[in-house]
Amino acid sequence: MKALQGPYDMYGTVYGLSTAVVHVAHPTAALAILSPTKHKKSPWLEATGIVKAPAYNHFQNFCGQGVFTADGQDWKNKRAAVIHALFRTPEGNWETHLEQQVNLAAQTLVQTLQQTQQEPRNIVPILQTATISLIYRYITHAELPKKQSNLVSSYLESVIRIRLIILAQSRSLWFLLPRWLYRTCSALFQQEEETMIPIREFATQACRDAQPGSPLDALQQMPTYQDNRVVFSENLIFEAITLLFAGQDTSAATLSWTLHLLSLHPDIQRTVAAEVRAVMKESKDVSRADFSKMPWLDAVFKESMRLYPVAPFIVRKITQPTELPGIDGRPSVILPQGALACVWIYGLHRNDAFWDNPNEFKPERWLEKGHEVVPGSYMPFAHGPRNCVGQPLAHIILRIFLAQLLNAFDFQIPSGEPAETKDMQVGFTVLPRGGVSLIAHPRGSTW
Ligand code: HEM
Repeated sequence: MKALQGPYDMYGTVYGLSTAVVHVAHPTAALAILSPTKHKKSPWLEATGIVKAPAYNHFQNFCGQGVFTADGQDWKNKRAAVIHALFRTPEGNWETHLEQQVNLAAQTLVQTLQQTQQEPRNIVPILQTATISLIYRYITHAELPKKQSNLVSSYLESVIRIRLIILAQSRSLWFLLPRWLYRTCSALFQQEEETMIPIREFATQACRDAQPGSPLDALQQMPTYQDNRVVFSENLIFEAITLLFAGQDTSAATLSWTLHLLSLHPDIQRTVAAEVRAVMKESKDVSRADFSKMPWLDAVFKESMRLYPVAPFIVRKITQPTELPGIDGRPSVILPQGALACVWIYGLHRNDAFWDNPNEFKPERWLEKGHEVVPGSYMPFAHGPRNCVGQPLAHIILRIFLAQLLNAFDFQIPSGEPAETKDMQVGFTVLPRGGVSLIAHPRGSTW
């Protein structure tokens, strides 16, 4: 790894036989890579910021050529299809529909926690179950298959494992060799295949359950997701896998980190809880209109996603030489065509040139008068044309879940557990290592 010339904290390496990889954690460089500029040579060539191949090829056994991994015109069609499917409901407003679903899921979660109050519980799997039941219902308009509870638990266990296997593959020698060799000779591929069985079964069940008018049913009506030879096309199953994973894992991870941080900072937890409880005095449901009355809740999420963005880095291909302007009297830098650019969201969020005390949990920084975020220094949902399509969903899901939890409970670290920040278990998304053990005390109880 060698530091590249120039003012952008960049590192370059040679990966594979010939592909250069640059690593960046500077906002100017990140924006230049992620914001597309028309290709100078031909309008038919993709702009930088859009192309993921070959960096995401190791996801293909997991989510095939779904919207997350596809490129080119195929990706454009799928992204448009997914946005159309997720953000329309036959009944009208998708936001109101989602709001109701999240309140329901969060109230069920509160009941689950009430059954084991005062006992330490690992909150991570509990949140994973709650969020999968929500996402499943949102994309199918059907309940999780209750009679097949092991289908759900095997799915959750498998997605936790697949995150690690895919990352291990991308860091191994197999990543540099042709895929057919990995598929035929690697024990890791065997593990990947076994782990994929419950994931494929679960996604197929979601396709079976999808009710008329649901997002998954809307996708199934589109030619891209049809195949005359089978009931559910491979494309549809891969898209179901993509949406179930992208919606569930990210929400559960963000909520887990947030509760972990709030339990480490009881004073901040008390402030947010007081704010939430004052707003929820009038109603047991939280609405979008309530969000503007809960600035602390908003600040807590922003800060939690700054410290623990669930996707700590993303990769794009540099499709044309991309010039970064010189700054502070230092020369400009040209990112070479064909290189892969690894944008370290984690590094951007903790770069002390743009954040005071970057490693500290300080939600109040978002509330300070005159607080400004340097463009490109904060991007938990990525940036540019391949940013997160689910961001508007996540905005509602996270806020309602946390508000319902803080309205019902005070969260405490069990005695004997170290009151310190958890390490990260890094798969291609990031979870607190070893889980998060907490006691959920009913609000107002003495402890
Ligand atoms: C806390 C919640 C979430 C976070 C932090 C998050 C973050 C991200 C990030 C960083 C990316 C870019 C990944 C990359 O380029 O490698 C992404 C992409 C994506 N996200 Fe999310 N996400 C969240 C929730 C959701 C939800 C609820 C859905 C939908 C159900 C969703 C669907 C997607 C999809 C389909 C993509 C791929 C978009 C494309 O390539 O065009 N995400 N997300």
